[in-house]
Amino acid sequence: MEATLTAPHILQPAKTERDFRTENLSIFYGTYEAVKGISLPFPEKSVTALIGPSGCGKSTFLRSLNRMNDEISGSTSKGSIWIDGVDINSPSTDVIKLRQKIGMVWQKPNPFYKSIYENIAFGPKYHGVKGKKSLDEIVESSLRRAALWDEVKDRLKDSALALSGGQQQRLCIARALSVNPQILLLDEPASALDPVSTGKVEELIKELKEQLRIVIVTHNMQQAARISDFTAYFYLGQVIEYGMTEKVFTNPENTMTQEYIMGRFG
Ligand SMILES: Nc1ncnc2c1ncn2[C@@H]1O[C@H](COP(=O)(O)OP(=O)(O)OP(=O)(O)O)[C@@H](O)[C@H]1O
Repeated sequence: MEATLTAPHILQPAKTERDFRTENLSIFYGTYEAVKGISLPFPEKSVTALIGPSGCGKSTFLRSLNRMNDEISGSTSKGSIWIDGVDINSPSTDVIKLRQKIGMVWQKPNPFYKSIYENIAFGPKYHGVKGKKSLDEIVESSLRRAALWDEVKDRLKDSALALSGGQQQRLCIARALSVNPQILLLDEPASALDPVSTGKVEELIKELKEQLRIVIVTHNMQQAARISDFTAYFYLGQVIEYGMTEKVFTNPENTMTQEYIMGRFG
């Protein structure tokens, strides 16, 4: 498709101690630049949706926010990711602690081959929580926050793999919540789920944003419009439009954003 790219919208939000934002972030696979100098803010108590056609760098960008992309051989990055006044993209960052602060849930539910209880208790135990009472409390509160407690409270010792796909995904969200993150990164968390489970995950996201920041990659435009406060439209590794979701969806500035949202390409 013939397309004229406008200059990427480089945002320079006010810098505060509580900031979570990227600044001129580029990610490479070898010499290929998959993400090109993106500066995006992620405001508190909000959901930011990353949308755009396949291969435009959404997942790469998302994974870089808690340095998961570092695990891919040949991947390197340039630029900064600021959180609480610290650039977590620096080599000295303790990535284990970082991933406690910034949790991630993947497209396909990936519970451990363990009981429901152990799936949730694993992270807190790893980070030093001891004692059955403390762990019981964390398991219950995490499952409650993920709106799964009532469905599983009588079968905590059962294998997590016995749960339905939608329940497994909420379990994975509960697992991420168990270490009390400030930010949740969600990579198409409902794309493998039926409509009822999708609705539950969306409700959950709306509730969770009162407590933390959420960044979500989604191909589902209705979903992005329903649950997000801000939307970034990615194209060929750049953000070509960013703004309040309502504005991006009803009155986008870039014709490419409009065409994509209306399903005319991508
Ligand atoms: N592990 C990898 N090694 C090399 N190139 C990669 C790797 N992962 C992604 N890429 C390339 O980086 C670019 C961005 O991919 P990415 O998966 O981030 O896009 P995306 O927008 O999330 O796509 P989709 O919507 O299809 O999931 C693509 O050209 C892809 O081929």
